[in-house]
Amino acid sequence: MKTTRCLLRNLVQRPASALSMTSGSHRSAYSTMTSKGDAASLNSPIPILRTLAELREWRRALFARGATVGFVPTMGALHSGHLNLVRASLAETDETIVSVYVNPAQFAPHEDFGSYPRTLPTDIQALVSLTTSADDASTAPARSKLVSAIFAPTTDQLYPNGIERDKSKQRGAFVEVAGLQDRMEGASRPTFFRGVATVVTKLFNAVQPDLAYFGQKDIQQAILLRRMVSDLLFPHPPGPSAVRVLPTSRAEDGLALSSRNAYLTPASRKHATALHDALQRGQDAWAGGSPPAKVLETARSHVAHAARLSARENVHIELLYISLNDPHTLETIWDSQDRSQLSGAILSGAAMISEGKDGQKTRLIDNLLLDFSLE
Ligand SMILES: Nc1ncnc2c1ncn2[C@@H]1O[C@H](COP(=O)(O)OP(=O)(O)OP(=O)(O)O)[C@@H](O)[C@H]1O
Ligand SMILES: CC(C)(CO)[C@@H](O)C(=O)[O-]
Ligand code: BAL
Repeated sequence: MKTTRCLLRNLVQRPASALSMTSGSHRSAYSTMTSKGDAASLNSPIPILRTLAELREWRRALFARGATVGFVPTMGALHSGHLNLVRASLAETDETIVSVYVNPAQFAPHEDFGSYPRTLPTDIQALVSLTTSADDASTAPARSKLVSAIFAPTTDQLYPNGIERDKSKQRGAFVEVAGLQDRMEGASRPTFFRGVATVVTKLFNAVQPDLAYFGQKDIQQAILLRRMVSDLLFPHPPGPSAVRVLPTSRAEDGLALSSRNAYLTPASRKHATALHDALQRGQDAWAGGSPPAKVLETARSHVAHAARLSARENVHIELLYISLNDPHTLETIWDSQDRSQLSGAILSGAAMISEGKDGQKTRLIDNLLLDFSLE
């Protein structure tokens, strides 16, 4: 009952065309805002916006009310790392919108765009379950505790003139963040950050959030997007500090939560902590005063050691990189650099892991902050 009141309060603040039919519980409510009957078939109490027109109508009503909007961009297959970002937005803003969109432009033609997990029905349930007990009358929060909308556009909405995944065939307007996009993840995924910066620009232009939420797990993405917002004078979110970056959520054994972990077999999952373990060893070396060369060597040699052990169980680990970078500029910190000249560092890495040489490969990424914190 309480959750129903919360839902109703949330819905009646929307424009008339967005009003939803509701009945006794979250699960039986649905929204007429959803295109083409999707909401009914998805049984979603949270409006699902499929088109830019729907999103803009939703946003206009919130501007009129002076409500603040928090935005959590995702590619779906939600896990508790994503949900932490959503919780932060619910706590900090009046209305929270989550996007679920697997962006073709950030996948190179050989990458896993086709097999990327797409789980919208369970994503909706995860977002609903975040909100259940928030509407206690005695402590009724001024802010909505229900996610206000999910933006799950089709590709024609975000790329009205089409999109090629092969960069050489792409035409039209794209966003690049020079100097920050070509190292670390960018060195092993050369088209990735252009795709990310471009789609996040579109999403920011469409949603016009007051605050946006990203995860430290993808630290280069977060730092690059802060720089993009600053350089391109984005009004929404209004400056780099409005791009919030939350700590990496981990499994008990330290593995960073990631949608792609769904690809791991039980055997490869057992060995998937190799990267995080290696970064921790590098962090320990740093804390002990080691120079960059030793920090890097410590982390790299741990991955090599873990790969030898996992190979005995037919699990293959291929290290893509271990890197030390300046936390502000992302400039590479070289082996011989003098630590006293550094204002902290990011120790990051990526590896591919698979069971059997021809088994499905899972990309693992992770990072740790050395003498530096993201505010
Ligand atoms: N473990 C995590 N902790 C904190 N934030 C996370 C975590 N995993 C993802 N995020 C953040 O959630 C947002 C959406 O990420 P995305 O949907 O790509 O999920 P993902 O788990 O990173 O998937 P992928 O397997 O593609 O890397 C990003 O800002 C990302 O940094
Ligand atoms: C920011 C993002 C949603 C853009 O597609 C994606 O790169 C992600 O989920 O980290
Ligand atoms: N979270 C990063 C999205 C990607 O790897 O495509």
